[in-house]
Parts: sequence; structure tokens; C-alpha cells
Amino acid sequence: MAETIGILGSGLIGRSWAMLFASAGYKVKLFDIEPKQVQGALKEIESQLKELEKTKLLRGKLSAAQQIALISGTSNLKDCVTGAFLVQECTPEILDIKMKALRDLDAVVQAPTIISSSTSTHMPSVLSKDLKNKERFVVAHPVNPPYYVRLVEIVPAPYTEEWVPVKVRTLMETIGQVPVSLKKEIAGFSLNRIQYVILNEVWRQVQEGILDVADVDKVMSEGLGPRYAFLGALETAHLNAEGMVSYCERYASTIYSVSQSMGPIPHMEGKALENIQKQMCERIPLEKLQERRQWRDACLTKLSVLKKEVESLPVTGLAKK
Ligand SMILES: NC(=O)C1=CN([C@@H]2O[C@H](COP(=O)(O)OP(=O)(O)OC[C@H]3O[C@@H](n4cnc5c(N)ncnc54)[C@H](O)[C@@H]3O)[C@@H](O)[C@H]2O)C=CC1
Ligand SMILES: O=C(O)[C@@H](O)C(=O)[C@H](O)[C@@H](O)CO
Repeated sequence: MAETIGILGSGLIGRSWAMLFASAGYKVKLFDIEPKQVQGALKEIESQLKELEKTKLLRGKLSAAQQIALISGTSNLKDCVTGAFLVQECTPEILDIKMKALRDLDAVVQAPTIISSSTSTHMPSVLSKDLKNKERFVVAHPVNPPYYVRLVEIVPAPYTEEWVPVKVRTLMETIGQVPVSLKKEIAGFSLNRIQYVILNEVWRQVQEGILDVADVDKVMSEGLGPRYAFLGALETAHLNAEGMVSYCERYASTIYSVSQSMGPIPHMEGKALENIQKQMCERIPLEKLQERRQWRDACLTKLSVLKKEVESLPVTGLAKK
């Protein structure tokens, strides 16, 4: 009998999680306060899974029809959680909406069901401190679009029972995602702290007239991005010199002085925002966003195929285990 997972919130991320869990054979029950969101989710998921099967990019061993049959919707929150070993919360990143949704969920969830939040930045202890099920609360933060970008950040609150993040990590590995387990909570977790430092700096470079939007994005897509598609920042540095000590002997003082020169964090508003929006829309008009997302997903699909090829290459250069 397939294990069941509940999904609270059937928007972009709830739909992605539903597809990922079903790809590994879990039964999925979608709930939303807007019933039309559930209906829309079921329709969109069916069409996406069929398309993925046609293009041989469907994840897991089950057919699209088998995966679709595992996913159902409900307009009743208790029905969504009944029999589920985990509920993945995917409500908007607006704190009071999310907290209300979690309180409603907390009222119907029974032990040992895990409450797992998709939140991008809110600390698990902020979200769960008043919940009766707080010891089984954890963050499992995906990256958009989760079907093509596999990282999931698992973040416990100080009082989360130890078995919970362990079980969620195993679940993420089972569905083919790549989990990282934060040892303690911190605002923004890891990915968004790094992403926001990058966003702040590219914003500053456009705001100060150093690069235009097209070129500053190329710095990522043609510069740092290709390396970071296969190597982390530390390994990149380790390989760029004769190891980290050698790298720091060469560059640490420069890194420090350049970083010191960066000045205060720019505010993403006002004339600077208008300027960036204008330049972005000259390249990607708002009415073309969905088409561009489809292009993005096609590129990520090709990258995932390439990463599989890379992962099949003999691994060399690592210390003997
Ligand atoms: N969009 C993204 O790129 C990413 C988003 N996330 C996180 O995932 C979460 C969901 O984001 P999205 O899917 O983009 O939002 P969304 O706005 O697409 O979907 C949210 C859904 O929650 C529903 N909802 C609102 N209140 C509810 C309640 N009390 N009970 C049940 N459903 C309720 C809404 O009707 C809507 O269907 C957020 O915390 C977000 O930060 C995480 C990674 C990436
Ligand atoms: O960037 C992502 O995909 C995720 O890390 C997110 O959580 C959201 O997009 C976030 O960055 C919005 O600030």
C-alpha cells in the first residue's frame, strides 16, 4: 500500500511537490483554501506529466498514467492529512497567512505525522513555536523549479526531534532530490543567503552604471554559472590554486578589501527598480514570462541530462574514502 503525503497549498510549489512525490510512488492529496486551485493543479499536473512522458523526461519508474492516478484533490483539510506520514506546507510566503495555515493544520494533524514547510526564508522556530506538533515540524525548502533543480534545504527548529530531519532527508533522496541538512536554523537558510548576496551585488552594478542588465546576467550565465553547475564555490577555489591555503595566500586580502569596498546593501526600490524593470522588460516583456519560463525549463532539462552524463563519468581526484 503506497504511503500518503498531504500537500497544503496547490500553487506553483505544491504542484511541483505533488509531481515529485508521485514520481516515487507516493499517494498525494492536494488541498487548498481555493478549491479552484486544486482543480487547476490536477489539470496542470496531468498535462505536465503526459508531456514529460512524451519527451522522455518523466521522473521515476512509473508511467504518467500511474503517477497521475496517485494524485488526488480534496476540499477538506482533515481529509488531506488523514493517513499522511508527512504534510508539505506550500502556502504563500506571507507570514500571517502561513502562520494561520499552519495553525489550522496543527489542529487536525496527529502524531507521528511530520509537518514540513516549503518556506523560502522564515525560520522554523518562528513558524512552529506555538504549534502543539512543533517537535515534528521542519523546513524542506525547494528551489524553483523543483522538478528540474534538485536541491532541498532541510532546516530543523532547536526543538525538532532528531528523527524528523533524518526521515525527511531520506524522503528527499527517495524522490530523487538532493537534500542538504542545516545543523541549525538561520534566516534565509543557505541558498537564499547566497542568492541574495549575489542579487545585491548585481543590483549595485546596474544601479551604479557599471554593467547593463544583459551583461551583468551574462557574468552569471557565461561566467560563474557553468562552473557552479558542477562545482561548489569552495571546490572552484580549491582547484583554482594549489588548494585552499594557496588560494587564500593569493587572494584572501583582495577578497577582503574588495568586499569591504562594496558598501551598504542597496535598497531594491525607486528609480533603480524602475531602471532595472525597464531594461529587463526590453529583453523579456511581462507578457512573455511564461514562454520564457518554458524555455528556462527546457534548458534545465538539457542540463539535467548533461549532469547525468557528467555523473556517469569516472570520479577522479577525490581522497580515498
Ligand atoms: N515560487 C518559488 O520560486 C518558490 C517558492 N517557495 C515557497 O513555497 C511556498 C509556496 O509558494 P508558491 O507555490 O510560489 O505560492 P503560490 O501563491 O503559487 O501558491 C500558494 C497557494 O496556497 C494557497 N493557500 C493560501 N492560504 C492557504 C491556506 N490557509 N491553506 C491552504 N492553501 C492556502 C493559495 O490559494 C495558493 O494556491 C512559499 O512559502 C514560497 O516561499 C520555495 C521555493 C521557490
Ligand atoms: O530562488 C528560489 O527558487 C528559491 O530559493 C526561493 O525560495 C524563492 O524564489 C526566493 O528566492 C524568493 O526570494
